[in-house]
Amino acid sequence: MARKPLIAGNWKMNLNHLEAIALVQKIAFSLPEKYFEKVDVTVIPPFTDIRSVQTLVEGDKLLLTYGAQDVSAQDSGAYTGEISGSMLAKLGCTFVVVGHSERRTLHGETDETVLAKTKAALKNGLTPIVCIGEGLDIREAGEHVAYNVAQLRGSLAGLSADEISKIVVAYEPVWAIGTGRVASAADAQEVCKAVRDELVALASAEVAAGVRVLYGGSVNAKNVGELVAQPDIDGGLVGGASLKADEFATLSAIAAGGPLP
Ligand SMILES: O=C[C@H](O)COP(=O)(O)O
Repeated sequence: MARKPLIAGNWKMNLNHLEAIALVQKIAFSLPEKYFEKVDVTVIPPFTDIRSVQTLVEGDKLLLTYGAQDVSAQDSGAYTGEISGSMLAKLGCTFVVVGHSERRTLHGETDETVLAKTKAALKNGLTPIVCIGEGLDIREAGEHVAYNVAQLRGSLAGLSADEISKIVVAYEPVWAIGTGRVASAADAQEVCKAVRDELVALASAEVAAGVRVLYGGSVNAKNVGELVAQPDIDGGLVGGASLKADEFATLSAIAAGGPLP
């Protein structure tokens, strides 16, 4: 099954609402309609910028989508600081990142937390981008495939095949995030293939063939072409390079198969 590539720009804790508007405008200006037939492009701003991005995307009928960086596992109530799936859905979000390694490491999120957030996203019609990825010690010990498969299993435990068909998986080796040290295309492919094989076991071959598996970790316009050329890599979860309009537009165009904007 042909999978349309997805380029997701995770802005992390950067930009104010004016900068957000300027960035989205520049990306949209650089990527005319024809690109969106071949690649899905989404921006993932901080919560505080989502409304501004929504106004722009809806007002100008832009073809790019947007999402959020996290979601509460809870529906509503006394959860100070949390943002629910229904709140994000009402803001027009398409995607939500769950289990990013920065959430797992800095906020103690476990596979159980990630599973609960994945369910909350699905319940509200959002597409969760479920992140997994090993640290350098695991990679150097040669245990990265088993580690990622176990993290995937834990993060999707008990989901139905239909639910699994509605997720995106992002493989982000922690040692490659924000370091400029990208995984080789072959190393990234090895884990993304193992992810897809595990999706066959968790759901079915048909479902696994349709789920988009992204690579993340120092993706830029120079390396994205080789990464998305791998049979099991369907796009990128992009951090630093998503804050630069020209570079993000260029790498999205490369994922679309060109031409360069
Ligand atoms: O969510 C994005 C990833 O953490 C990758 O970040 P990066 O492209 O800055 O390495």
